[in-house]
Amino acid sequence: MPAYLAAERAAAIEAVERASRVCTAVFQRLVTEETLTKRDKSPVTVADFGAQAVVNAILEKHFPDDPVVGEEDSKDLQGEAGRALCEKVVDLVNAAVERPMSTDEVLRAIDRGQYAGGSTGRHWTLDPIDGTKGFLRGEQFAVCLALIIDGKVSLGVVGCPNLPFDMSRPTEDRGVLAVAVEGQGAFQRRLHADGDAEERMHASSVANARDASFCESVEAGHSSHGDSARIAELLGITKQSLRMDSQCKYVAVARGDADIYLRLPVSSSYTEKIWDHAAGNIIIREAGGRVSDVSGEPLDFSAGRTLSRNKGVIATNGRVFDAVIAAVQRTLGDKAPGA
Ligand SMILES: Nc1ncnc2c1ncn2[C@@H]1O[C@H](COP(=O)(O)O)[C@@H](O)[C@H]1OP(=O)(O)O
Ligand SMILES: [Mg+2]
Ligand SMILES: [Mg+2]
Ligand SMILES: [Mg+2]
Repeated sequence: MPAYLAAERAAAIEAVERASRVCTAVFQRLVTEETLTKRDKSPVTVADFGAQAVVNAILEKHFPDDPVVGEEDSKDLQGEAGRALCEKVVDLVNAAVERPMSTDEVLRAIDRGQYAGGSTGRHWTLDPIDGTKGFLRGEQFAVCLALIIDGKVSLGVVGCPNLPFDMSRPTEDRGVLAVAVEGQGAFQRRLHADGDAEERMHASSVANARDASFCESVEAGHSSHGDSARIAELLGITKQSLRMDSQCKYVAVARGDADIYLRLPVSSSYTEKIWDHAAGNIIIREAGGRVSDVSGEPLDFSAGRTLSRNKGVIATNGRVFDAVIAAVQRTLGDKAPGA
């Protein structure tokens, strides 16, 4: 008998690999010195839409009844104003899929991501490019896809085209795909590898928070760096943080490159989105780690498109979880929310 969710796992890997190729192709063709100095974000926009269309088309082929909660919608590609961008996206998608897709089919594929989410049945959640700033810098970004069943994340795949397979050799062998299914463990494989070779991932065995290290956002606007410095002080952490963009941070903690990923609220109004955390969540849990919000409560993926019942995210190797939550509570408790 095939393993639980074997067909979903294979389709999700195929979808994330194809979307990762789309992103890498866009980076090579469209990101230039000029776009960077002008802070031109159009290349990442093309890649975002292209990757969402490719993943949704593959999901529809394999699981036509499954709805999708995707980050993007086709609004900006519609009408005269969107025509030039739309043409670029359609060309890009057609270079990546087996059967040619018309403009309408591409737009419809993107808009298969409009589902509202919720607590019953199956739905996928997709972040076609997570870490747009990392993508534009040629650093870390990820294509993230997860399957949620009755409000629980059951499968997650994170494609990391620029992540080294082994952090001790940071300049070689880049391109990792991390995958986890409920109850089956977390694995990494080489993105675009010929075979199906996979290596099991384990979160670190660091038991004393003093010996731990953080993995944090590059962008201070996505997680409060000031609060994390205070938390490090309380825990006696002296090791330098590993800084990177995107859900690659979850993969880094899942395989022991770092021990703690903090995403501390920067404002009381920002609500985290399910596609930013679903795949990483199961990968951490299946690697032996533990994830919660800043109160120590599990993330609730059944509330719709956002994590509206949670504030912030703390991912740890498991062993240091209680100490980290205590330090987070002390730090955030000392000030007004979002201050
Ligand atoms: N104000 C914000 N607070 C937290 N996360 C944000 C905010 N704005 C965007 N994001 C999302 O944070 C993630 C990247 O943050 P980081 O790389 O620091 O972890 C992305 O998912 C990004 O969306 P996007 O998917 O559009 O890149
Ligand atoms: Mg994102
Ligand atoms: Mg995104
Ligand atoms: Mg975005």
